[in-house]
Order: sequence, then structure tokens, then C-alpha cells
Amino acid sequence: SAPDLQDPPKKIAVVGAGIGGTAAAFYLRQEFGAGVKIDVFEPESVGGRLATVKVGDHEYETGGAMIHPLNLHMKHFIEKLGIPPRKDVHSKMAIFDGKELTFEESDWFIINFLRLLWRYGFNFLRMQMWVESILDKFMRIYQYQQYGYSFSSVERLLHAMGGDSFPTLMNQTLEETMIGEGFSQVFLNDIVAPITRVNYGQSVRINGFVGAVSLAGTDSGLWAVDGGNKKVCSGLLYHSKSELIPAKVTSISVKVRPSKTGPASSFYEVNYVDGSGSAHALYDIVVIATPLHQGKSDIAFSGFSPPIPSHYPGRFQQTVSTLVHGMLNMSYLGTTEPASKFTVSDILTTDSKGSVIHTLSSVDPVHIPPDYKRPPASQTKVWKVFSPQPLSQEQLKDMFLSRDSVSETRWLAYPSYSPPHRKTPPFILHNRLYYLNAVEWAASAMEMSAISARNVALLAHHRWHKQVGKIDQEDLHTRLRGEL
Ligand SMILES: Cc1cc2nc3c(=O)[nH]c(=O)nc-3n(C[C@H](O)[C@H](O)[C@H](O)COP(=O)(O)OP(=O)(O)OC[C@H]3O[C@@H](n4cnc5c(N)ncnc54)[C@H](O)[C@@H]3O)c2cc1C
Ligand SMILES: CC(C)=CCC/C(C)=C/CC/C(C)=C/CSC[C@H](N)C(=O)O
Repeated sequence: SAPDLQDPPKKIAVVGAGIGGTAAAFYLRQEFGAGVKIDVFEPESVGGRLATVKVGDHEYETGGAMIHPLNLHMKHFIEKLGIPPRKDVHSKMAIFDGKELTFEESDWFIINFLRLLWRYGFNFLRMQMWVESILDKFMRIYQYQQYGYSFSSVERLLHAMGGDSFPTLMNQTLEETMIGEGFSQVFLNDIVAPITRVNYGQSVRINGFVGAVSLAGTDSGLWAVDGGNKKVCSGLLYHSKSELIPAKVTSISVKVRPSKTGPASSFYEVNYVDGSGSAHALYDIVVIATPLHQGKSDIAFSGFSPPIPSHYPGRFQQTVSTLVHGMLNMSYLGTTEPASKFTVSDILTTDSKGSVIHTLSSVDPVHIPPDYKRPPASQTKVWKVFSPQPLSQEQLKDMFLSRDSVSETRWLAYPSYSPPHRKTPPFILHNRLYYLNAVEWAASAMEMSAISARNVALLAHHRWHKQVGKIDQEDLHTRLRGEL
């Protein structure tokens, strides 16, 4: 018989078990209760772009590494799952222009402050204030979601957070935005570009919104999950009592089942392949939690009107993450500083011609052993290089005096962000078919996927129960003022 839309759905499929898919399973369980069966399809490792590799006796993050102190969903997840944050190891930054180090952070706050003031006036302080003002608006999403509000498109979600200012940020480059705000071109080249390069492998011509997220990625208090960020994904999967189906979804079609007694009902047929061949299953609701882009997934949608494309326009940017266990060649950095005194952890790079790397970092294991101190560059240790292309043997030889091991991961990492931004893909692909990774076109980060997961779960719930009053409400900020 036709499903009574007041009854909860019986079966939900989530495609992809990265942080987006596993957070979606968690929030779908929260919204729809214990009775619904949730299947999560994942042909690769749980975690997706959150992954570790083993070097020697320890594991190191090779994908998504750092979480902002105000990323409240990620914080909530580890609290709920009882996973501690990783022990903090003090980090220190330097900037490399391809020939020499143009800036090296001191251990003394006052020295850094005076150096930056001398070179860039108040640009640095003003940048921190500018990012803080954007974060203030960004934080509104948590209150909206706590009250159960959801949004049918990325544009509406951004507008609810930041009014017209957020869509405006999406339509301008970070460079245009910051120049418009009075920041100097020198400051953009020397400081801002290295930050967008380390975080998104791109220049200051990314959109202003992802640019601001990137700048927030250099705030103090960044943290990571003890044992590896991917532990959050396996924890959410377990906590949500979902079933992990180790299979790749190949196609989704809409099936209409006629009924003698009431209106016809429709289901989604999810076709998938695993080690033993192909199979299919029917679902009331489906959430796609992987980018629908060339090289990221290849899901055919059939029987939909209007048609749903397998791939949306735009491309994903390659970032190659190379972990080298070895000894750094200090002369590569053009410095005569003794390696035994060199304790910089993150070497960012300027956007100069011929620059083959985006960043070079001394990395710490995902679990910090007791009494751990980050070794200086005179010792053999683990370095992580981000580059747009795989490093050649020659390039590795230039950078390192010795190499005990080299491990390379090629990521199609995040969208290539070039405004004016085209319309972002929709959250709603069809009546009960949702697309979580649409949000990555605003910015790609763990918390963005988590926010989108909660939004999609709320949207799925409200649309199932026809609670339209909780979707796309205008002026929530004013209406909810004083409610918390
Ligand atoms: C090198 C790097 C560094 C980063 N650093 C940070 C950072 O420091 N901080 C931060 O917040 N973010 C960071 N990010 C971004 C962050 O990792 C991502 O935004 C986030 O992990 C995306 O999660 P997701 O679940 O939405 O997508 P994914 O993690 O990509 O998950 C999608 C999953 O879907 C699966 N899948 C694909 N096709 C199918 C199919 N047909 N059927 C079934 N399953 C399928 C994939 O195997 C994958 O596991 C970084 C990313 C990279 C690559
Ligand atoms: C979403 C909000 C408000 C904040 C997120 C801030 C953040 C942590 C941004 C970083 C995003 C990103 C894609 C980083 C990639 S590189 C990270 C690190 N430097 C590394 O070396 O792995």
C-alpha cells in the first residue's frame, strides 16, 4: 500500500562514509528515530578524505587534519563518542618564497606582533578582526539547526547566516574583497596567498567565503582527534546503528509502485556492486554524501524528470600529500640557520613562479606519546609536503638529505574555486533524494560537511512530515534573537 507520510520512513540509504555521510547517518537517526533502517554504502575506507598512513610505528594524517575551535558539530561528535582530542603540540610557522624564508615565527608573541606591525601596519590585526566578524555570523547556523530550521539550497543557507554579505563573498575573489576592505596588495601576496595555498592549494583568487574559511584555518586553538580524525566517522557509524554496506553505488532510479487503494508510491532503487557482483535495494530516502564530480564518483541517475546529471559543472583540484620520513635539506630553504635550532612546523609558500610545493610541514603522529617533543630539523622525522603534482625523485632529493620512506596520496581534494561563482548544485535532487556535498562549493572542510549533514537530515525529516514552516524561513536571526 502507499506509504503513509505521517509514518516514519522504513529505509534510508546514505552513499559515502566520509565525515558527511557518517554525520548524515547520525542526524538521520536523531530525526527519524530507532525504527528506520539506515544503510551506508562505501566501497573504500570509512573516513573518505579523512585518512591516515603508517610511517614507522606511528600513524599520520594525510587528508583533513585540523579542526577549528568553533567547529561545534565536530566538537559535539567527539564528546558524544567519548574520543579525546589529540594532545596539543605547539606549532610554529615560516614563509618560503622559493629561494629563502621571508618570515619565521618567533617563540615570543611580542616579537611576532612587532615584526608584523613593522612590515604590514595594522593589516594583520584587521584581518583577524575581519575573520572574526565573519565567524560571528557563521555561528548563527548552530542556533538555527538547534531549533530545527533547514535550508533548501546552499545560497539560502549562506543568506540565513550572513544576509547579503555571504552570497556577495561567494561572488567575489578573496583578493577583490580584501582590497575592497582596505588590505594592502603586499599583505595579500606575502601573508594571505601562502594561507590559501596551504589550505586549498589555490591563489587569493578563490571566492571570498572559502577565503575567509581558509584564514580561519590559521586561528589559534586548532585541534585534531586523538588516534586520527577518521575515528569520528567510524564512531558516528557505530553510534547511529547504521549498516555499512561495502559496495559502490553505480546507479539510482526512481520506481513507482501502483496501489489499488491509494495514490501510487515511489521508491529509489539503489544499484550497487561489491566483491561478489551487483545487487539492488529499495529506499524511501537517499542521501548522496560524495561529490558528484568527474573523478570523484560515477553514479548514473535514471528515470528522473528533469534529469539529474552524474557530474555537475566545475572541477576538483588535485593536492598530492607526500609523507617523507627523512632529514630535511636546510639549504633547500636558503637558510644558514643550524638545523638543530630549526623547530618550525609549517613552512608556507608564496605564489611565486616555479614554486613546486604548496607547503612543507613537520608532522606529529595522530596519537602523541607521553613526553613527546617535536624534534628539530637536525633529526630524522616525518615531513608532509602538499604539492599540485607528484614530486619527482629530483625534487625529493633537493628537499631531503636522506629518505627512509616516502608515501604519496593523490587527492582530488576540494573544488577549484573561481568566482563569479556559478549556481551551486542543489541540496534537493528529487522529492526524497538529497545531495550533501553541494555545500563544498561554498567551502570544503569537515565542519561544512557536518553542517550540511544536519541540514539534509532536517530537510529530509521536514519534507517527509510536510513541516514546511521549518524550511527556508526568512529573517531567523532577528526572530531567534534572545532565544538561547
Ligand atoms: C589533503 C587535504 C587536507 C584537508 N585538510 C583539512 C583540514 O585540515 N580541515 C578541514 O576541516 N578539512 C580539511 N580538508 C577537507 C575535508 O577533508 C573534506 O571537506 C571532508 O573530509 C569531506 O568529507 P565528505 O564526507 O563530505 O567527503 P569524502 O570524505 O570525500 O567522502 C565521500 C565518500 O564517498 C565514497 N564514494 C564515492 N563514490 C561512491 C559511490 N559511487 N558509492 C559509494 N560510496 C562512494 C568515497 O569513497 C568517500 O569515502 C582537507 C582535504 C584534503 C584532501
Ligand atoms: C568551517 C570553519 C568555520 C572553519 C574551518 C577552518 C579550517 C580548519 C580550515 C582548513 C580547511 C582545509 C581544507 C585545510 C587543508 S590543509 C590543513 C593543514 N594545514 C594540513 O597541513 O593538513
